[in-house]
Amino acid sequence: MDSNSSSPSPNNHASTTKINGFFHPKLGSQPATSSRSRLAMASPVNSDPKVVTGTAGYILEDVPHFTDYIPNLPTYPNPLQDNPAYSVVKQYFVHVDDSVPQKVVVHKDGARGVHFRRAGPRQKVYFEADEVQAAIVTCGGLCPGLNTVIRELVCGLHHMYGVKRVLGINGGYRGFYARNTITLTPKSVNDIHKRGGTVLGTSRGGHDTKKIVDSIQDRGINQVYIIGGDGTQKGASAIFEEVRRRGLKVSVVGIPKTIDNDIPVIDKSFGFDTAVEEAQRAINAAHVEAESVENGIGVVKLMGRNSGFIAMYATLASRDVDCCLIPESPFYLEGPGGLYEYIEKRLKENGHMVIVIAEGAGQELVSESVQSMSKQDASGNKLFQDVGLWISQKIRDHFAAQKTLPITLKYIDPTYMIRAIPSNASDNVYCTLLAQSAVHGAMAGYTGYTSGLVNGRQTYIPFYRITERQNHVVITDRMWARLLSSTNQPSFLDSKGDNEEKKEEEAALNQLPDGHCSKDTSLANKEINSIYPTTC
Ligand SMILES: Nc1ncnc2c1ncn2[C@@H]1O[C@H](COP(=O)(O)OP(=O)(O)OP(=O)(O)O)[C@@H](O)[C@H]1O
Ligand SMILES: O=P(O)(O)OC[C@H]1O[C@](O)(CO)[C@@H](O)[C@@H]1O
Ligand SMILES: [Mg+2]
Repeated sequence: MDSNSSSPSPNNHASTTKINGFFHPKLGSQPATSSRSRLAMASPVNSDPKVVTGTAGYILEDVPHFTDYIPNLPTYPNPLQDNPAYSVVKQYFVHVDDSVPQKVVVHKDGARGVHFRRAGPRQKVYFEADEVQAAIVTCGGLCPGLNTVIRELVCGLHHMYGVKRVLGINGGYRGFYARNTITLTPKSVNDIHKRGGTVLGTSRGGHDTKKIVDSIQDRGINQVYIIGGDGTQKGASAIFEEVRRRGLKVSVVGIPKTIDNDIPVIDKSFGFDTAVEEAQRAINAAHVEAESVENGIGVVKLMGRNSGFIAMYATLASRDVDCCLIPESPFYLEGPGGLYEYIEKRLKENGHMVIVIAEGAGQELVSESVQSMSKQDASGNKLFQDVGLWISQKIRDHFAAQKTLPITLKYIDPTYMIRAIPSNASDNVYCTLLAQSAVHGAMAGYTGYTSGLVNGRQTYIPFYRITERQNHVVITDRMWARLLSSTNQPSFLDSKGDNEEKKEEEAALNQLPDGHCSKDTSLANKEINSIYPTTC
């Protein structure tokens, strides 16, 4: 159909829209400056957000496309149109104007608000199968589902688009320039989704944008799939900026990975459900131990550096938890409304109790009593003290000193066991959709985006929306209220309810119209995101 013909930008919109950003293609190609420049085709353009507005307050926060900075690129018919599995699907190709609203709860007269480009296959693609050299890298901590995403990227590229050349980058970002690559084929990845971890290996630190992009050019890579958390997505964004600065026809695609669920905008991250499910086993063990002795206390530490989602959802799912402590909700031990008082009350009422604590909770208390290490990991993330051990010891010491209530406390730390398992069935399906969407976008010439689920739909989200902040549990939101009402724990706001963060969140919430979901991420409300539409 369009083979080898020059195509218009796929981002043309109805005449009611206007482009506000400065993302206009610059015509005229740039002369090659070195052997590396064989992929270089155009002048760099600046990287302002690409925002399209329409009627009734419609805003599209669009993602970059090759045609923004490389003119006269040939396009090709999407090979999926001849694929017997897909050709029967009505409307299989996504319409150029399809977008997904960020906010699904609206007022009848309200503005249509922010939208993201809908993910999926396009009628035209910007790569021929033989031309593609794809690369996949995993960075940051482990998370259930990493191998499933790798598998589905390889299989999606191969089976949907006939792409045969896929490289695995070994050991995270530094693997681009310091390690050997791994050849990935549908056969070699066939069974990997049944295993935890990542077959590619991972690492923290080692992000050197220039060396990475040099390596991308040297290896002739033109699609890079980068799987990782908030730090990784920042790294992906830096790679994309450099790729664009050099004018390369290279798709840079992020796939959000975080067991902590701390990546904003998306409904939830893959592996999260698996983690919550696996956490039940630890909570159950803690409960069995606690109820088997007089005044038994089970303490379970779960992951969550700055965001307590795993702890919150594991608590809500279990119903055996009497107290859930997360980083977003400061707590205190002594005095009225404090933790010791609540423990005593629960033990007197019920004879046993279970406490779930996220690893990032109460760090300010820990560093008050233990000399702070204030060390960082290779990526610059602060290393925490073991709050689970600390709180267990504090509770033991308190009740030993009191002498009136002899307790037996068991501390369980299942954190790495939870992170290292393979993903469950629903996460496997989620990983498959994320990976396939990522591939469709790259083949269609989109770049500089994260593939993510928004309100149950696959979308392409510009990097800046993913990296601008972290997703946190909002303790003034309904979900945390549900948790408080299910555990009956104190809110810990009584005597120390003056914390600034809470005030800011409340102020932001007050700006929302009644009945609006706090998933709104407009600038004013950007800190009041929660993860499921059902939280509203
Ligand atoms: N601001 C940044 N710019 C460029 N690269 C970064 C940035 N922050 C982190 N990185 C790189 O991204 C990779 C992963 O970062 P990090 O260790 O913070 O994990 P993460 O992706 O946030 O995942 P996790 O959820 O496990 O913490 C590292 O190689 C790190 O060097
Ligand atoms: O010990 P590591 O591998 O650096 O990772 C620990 C951190 O990684 C995370 O699991 C996020 O990936 C955090 O919850 C945790 O603090
Ligand atoms: Mg991180």
